[in-house]
Amino acid sequence: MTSPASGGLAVVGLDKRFGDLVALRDMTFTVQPGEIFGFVGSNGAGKSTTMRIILGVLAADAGQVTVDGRPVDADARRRIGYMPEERGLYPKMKVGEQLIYLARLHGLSKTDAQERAGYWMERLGIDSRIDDNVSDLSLGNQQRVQLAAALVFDPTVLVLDEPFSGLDPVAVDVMSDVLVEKAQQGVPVIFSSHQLDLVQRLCDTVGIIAKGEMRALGTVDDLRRSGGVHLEVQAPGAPEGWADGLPGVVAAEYDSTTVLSVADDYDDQQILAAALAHGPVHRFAATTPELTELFREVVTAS
Ligand SMILES: Nc1ncnc2c1ncn2[C@@H]1O[C@H](COP(=O)(O)OP(=O)(O)OP(=O)(O)O)[C@@H](O)[C@H]1O
Repeated sequence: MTSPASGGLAVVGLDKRFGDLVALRDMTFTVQPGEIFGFVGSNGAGKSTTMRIILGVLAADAGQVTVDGRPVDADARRRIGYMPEERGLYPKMKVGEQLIYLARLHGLSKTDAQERAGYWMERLGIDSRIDDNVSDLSLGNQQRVQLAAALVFDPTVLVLDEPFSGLDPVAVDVMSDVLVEKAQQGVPVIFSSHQLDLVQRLCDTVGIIAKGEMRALGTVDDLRRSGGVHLEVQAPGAPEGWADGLPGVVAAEYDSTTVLSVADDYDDQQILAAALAHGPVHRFAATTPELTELFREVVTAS
């Protein structure tokens, strides 16, 4: 495992049981400062449990969490911006008051708390709701307030449990921009999501977990490359089986487009020539699997 650089978050060897259920087994990963880490896995895989342990809401049976190389104590925890899955706002408190209150709880002066709350409400498009009770907001707007609550004290680490669920496309863009901006400021950002297109687009590193264990971990590019290269060939005149036995062709699926799984040393020109021998070729492209495909493979293999 790579050690986190100064300010990074490290999750090392977490085990957690609920009675007979093993919720986490040796959960280990690091999130460097400035890195966005996407945490993905099926329902019940253990994402929220890991995040709750990072925040100290739950205690692990074994393992530890460090920020900046030091085990997370109450003080370090106060500097982590957290968006819990069950959300954690006071429904009958006004949006503005609530954000200022939370900022004050995290040690900001009254003036700074007002300034930061104002900044984030405006940035997240909820400034017109400043005097509304949280419970009177739509779920998506409540989520924006929840993000503001995680950001209002300028956290040094961000841990967000499914921040994108239920957001409209504009809110998804706002949320994405904010996460990228916080990462650019050097904050390690971890979020869980079932929206793998978003994870693929936003994250530097991804961890795919299943049944409480890390099954694949790496950069989006590395993970996609590990799924092998596919060659998509559209050659309407080529008969089924036309690519069988060609050097470098590991597997072939024949449909309106032929999809070839190829080895690293495949010879694209030889494959192209074989297709052209049967007539015109309208498409010839090497692709790496989408994160979604990889996710299915990893999760169904377990
Ligand atoms: N307090 C608890 N008591 C008993 N079992 C629990 C508790 N919290 C979580 N679990 C179990 O631990 C496992 C992991 O749950 P967790 O909520 O971490 O999954 P998740 O990956 O966040 O899932 P989802 O994508 O559905 O939110 C599940 O089997 C869940 O039922």
